[in-house]
Amino acid sequence: MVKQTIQIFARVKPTVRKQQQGIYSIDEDEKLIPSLEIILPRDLADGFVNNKRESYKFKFQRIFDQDANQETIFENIAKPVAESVLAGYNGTIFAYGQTGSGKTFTITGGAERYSDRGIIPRTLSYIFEQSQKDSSKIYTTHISYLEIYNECGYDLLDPRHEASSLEDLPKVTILEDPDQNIHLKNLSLHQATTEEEALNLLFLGDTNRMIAETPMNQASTRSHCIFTIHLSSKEPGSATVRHAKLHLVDLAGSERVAKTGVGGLLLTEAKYINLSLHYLEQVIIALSEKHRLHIPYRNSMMTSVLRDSLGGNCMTTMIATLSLEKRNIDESISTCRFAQRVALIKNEAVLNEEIDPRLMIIRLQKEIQELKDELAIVTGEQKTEALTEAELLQPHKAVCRKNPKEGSASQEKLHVELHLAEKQWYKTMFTHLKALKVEIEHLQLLMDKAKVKLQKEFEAWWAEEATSLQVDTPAVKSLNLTKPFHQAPESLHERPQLLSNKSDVNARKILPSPCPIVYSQEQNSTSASLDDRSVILSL
Ligand SMILES: Nc1ncnc2c1ncn2[C@@H]1O[C@H](COP(=O)(O)OP(=O)(O)OP(=O)(O)O)[C@@H](O)[C@H]1O
Repeated sequence: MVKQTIQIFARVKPTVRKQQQGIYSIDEDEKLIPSLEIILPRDLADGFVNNKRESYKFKFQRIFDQDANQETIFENIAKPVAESVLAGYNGTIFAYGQTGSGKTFTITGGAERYSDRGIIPRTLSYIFEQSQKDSSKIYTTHISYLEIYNECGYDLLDPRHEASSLEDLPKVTILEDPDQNIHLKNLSLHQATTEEEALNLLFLGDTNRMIAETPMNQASTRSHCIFTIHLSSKEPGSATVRHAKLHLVDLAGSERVAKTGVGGLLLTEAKYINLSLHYLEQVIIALSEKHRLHIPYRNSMMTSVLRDSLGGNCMTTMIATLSLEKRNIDESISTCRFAQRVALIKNEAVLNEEIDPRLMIIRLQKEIQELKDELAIVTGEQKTEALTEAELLQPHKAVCRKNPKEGSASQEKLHVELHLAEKQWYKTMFTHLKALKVEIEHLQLLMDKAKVKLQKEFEAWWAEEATSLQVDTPAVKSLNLTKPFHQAPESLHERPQLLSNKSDVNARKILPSPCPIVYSQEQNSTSASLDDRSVILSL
């Protein structure tokens, strides 16, 4: 388990006008904890001497000034998170700041130059590169892309739609199971086997993103977007699978409604954005207060989805994006204050390991077969009938959690859905196991044929040896060798039989295999072990 507070970083967007300098300063040397000081411009209307505060100081893990490029941001912020995701821990990186402060530029990137690629494409590149390098594990990557707009979730990767408006996309709803785990209904998961496939998914999602123009920003995103990389890894042959999720979150602008100067539909949007960010703030405040029992995650969709990232099983990082211009001072201070609160939240990240039930069934089935074989040796009876469905599902049931007895209406609905999904899963598993069993039987048949061939070879060798050797021991008698070996047996049935009944071949009798001859110089004899009966041949 890794206990860690949420890491906070600040990124200052390059200013258009050079005269904006002098509004802030960065102190990198302050006992190794960098701080950002925002200096309030003097208002002469307040008089030359007044009690107004002149500056605010905020501490961050690291502050990236205007000249920090995308590569530096990735290397210092995203790469460590991607590394822990590859190791099996959940991770979240979210950008928070006012409209136009560079959230989308930081998370997704700019479209103009290749070097402007943001955290998402760079992280995808890194994850695919590392997983290909690591031959000790098998990695599987899935992508989902969720947009939350006016408290409704939309699947940005729905393959059936070419969205002309957001309403064309399937609505994503939240389901909560009895263990308070969040399930997102209708959010599609897409496997990406290469970096290119993953980037195509990002491109499809971005194309579907809602873009609305406001007076504040010509291409302002009015919604929250969560791009999630689901990474599973397992060692070959192992039934233990590690699942890790990496949420890369581009939140909507955090500015106050009054400042946006919009009305009508955009005002409604702004209120929703403010409301969900207000709920996010409430969750952050509740988490940063000690001994708070109730955390109001359920108040908004965004806090429900990010539940694990905030005060849960996740390594979380926040990037406060700042547009430090004179007109944005208040918003920048408010973003920094928010970050200071976020920095107090402690998360406990654990390795998300589970036993893959499918591999478990295969393993148990193999074990059952081995046990049956052993039993056949002891009892002489071979259990050949196919495993029953109940037998096949028994191991799976053992690894599945029990359902609770009762629940509310929504829980019942969830149970019905989970039950149907489980039924479908059983069906698929059963078909798969049946196919597997046919393959096992085929292999066993081949093995039996090989044994018969071996038996024949042994008999031929034995007949050859018998013609040149004199054998007269009780052991030989017990083999029913009543005729001298120099006389060839009249029929095959009179030869020593290793197969008790050849028709049993298809019933997969376990046959004793012939042992090699061991020559003993001291005893001047050759001893051959045949089954558990040994034959001493005098020379
Ligand atoms: N560090 C940066 N370097 C260069 N250009 C930047 C940087 N940050 C932002 N920009 C530019 O500023 C503009 C606004 O940035 P961006 O769209 O990322 O803001 P935002 O915070 O995501 O806004 P919104 O809340 O509306 O989504 C874009 O044209 C972007 O290219």
